[in-house]
Amino acid sequence: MAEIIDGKKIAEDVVATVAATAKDLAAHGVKPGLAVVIVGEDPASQVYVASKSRKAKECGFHSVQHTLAGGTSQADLVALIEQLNVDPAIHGILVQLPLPAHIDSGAIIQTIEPDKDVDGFTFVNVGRLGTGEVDSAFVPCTPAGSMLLIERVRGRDLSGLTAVVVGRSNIVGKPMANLLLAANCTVTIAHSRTKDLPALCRTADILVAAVGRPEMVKGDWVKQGATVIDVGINRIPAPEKGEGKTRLVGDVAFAEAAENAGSITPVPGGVGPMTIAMLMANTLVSACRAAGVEPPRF
Ligand SMILES: Nc1nc2c(c(=O)[nH]1)N[C@@H](CN(C=O)c1ccc(C(=O)N[C@@H](CCC(=O)O)C(=O)O)cc1)CN2
Repeated sequence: MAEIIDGKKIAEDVVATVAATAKDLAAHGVKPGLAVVIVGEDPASQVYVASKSRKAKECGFHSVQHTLAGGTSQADLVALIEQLNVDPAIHGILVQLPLPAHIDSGAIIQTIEPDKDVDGFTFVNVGRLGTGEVDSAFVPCTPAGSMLLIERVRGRDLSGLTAVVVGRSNIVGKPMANLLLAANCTVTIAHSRTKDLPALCRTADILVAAVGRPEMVKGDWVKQGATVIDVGINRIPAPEKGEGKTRLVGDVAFAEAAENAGSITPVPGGVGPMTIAMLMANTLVSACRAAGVEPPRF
């Protein structure tokens, strides 16, 4: 039976380090500042944003939340970001995704000052990561957190190991593949057009599932002893819990996969909590850079 990788606990460790370093930064006259921007009333986004603002306060940050109406114009959103870009009290800016359909998300993201882009989505940070400048990049929080979980079970150097990342999104799949490559893994990105996906997955020492399809990765897709990182967060009907009830599942059929895996992340309690912890870590790093202080290594 696989080792269950406790993302909740590891996230708490990260947050504790962030909070302790934030306290030390006060001696340099710097308080890390995080601005979280949400547009509209998507219920899941509201939960995530509230959780980010709460965690930032727990870390001792200056935490600001901008809640904008769903009908906010692109120009007004750009104006807010430009204001935050030059606000010296703000070290990290995050625009919660998805944005309403009338807003051009790509353009909004590129408005963020790269040195405050704690989501790691701007071209500058994508480019830094893509060219192996991992230490100077802000790395997107979900892959950064997933990588930390992998390091806890496999160490920092993944030389000789084979990884398959299922999913090619800009937010998870591509940066995840770059991080694994930077750790010397041999990496394949698989997607909807990949032929014989089960066979490819069976070659992976490290298997990352980030497709957004409930329990798509089956137990017999998992190589004996592999590390399985499940990035999926899917809410599915759970009639066994009562009418209209739902439950969360990942992109991996957990019970089956755990029979073959050496280690595996659960959903909930795996990658999800790491996403918010790494946002705190990135904001702290940004504040350390502003203060000329060496940030901790997570
Ligand atoms: N600007 C961004 N937008 C979005 C990001 C992001 O990294 N930056 N990621 C996702 C959502 N997300 C954070 O924003 C996020 C998703 C899930 C969790 C989490 O802790 N999940 C829990 C389960 C929560 C539940 O019960 O629903 C878990 O997996 O244990 C945190 C953050 C999209 N948008």
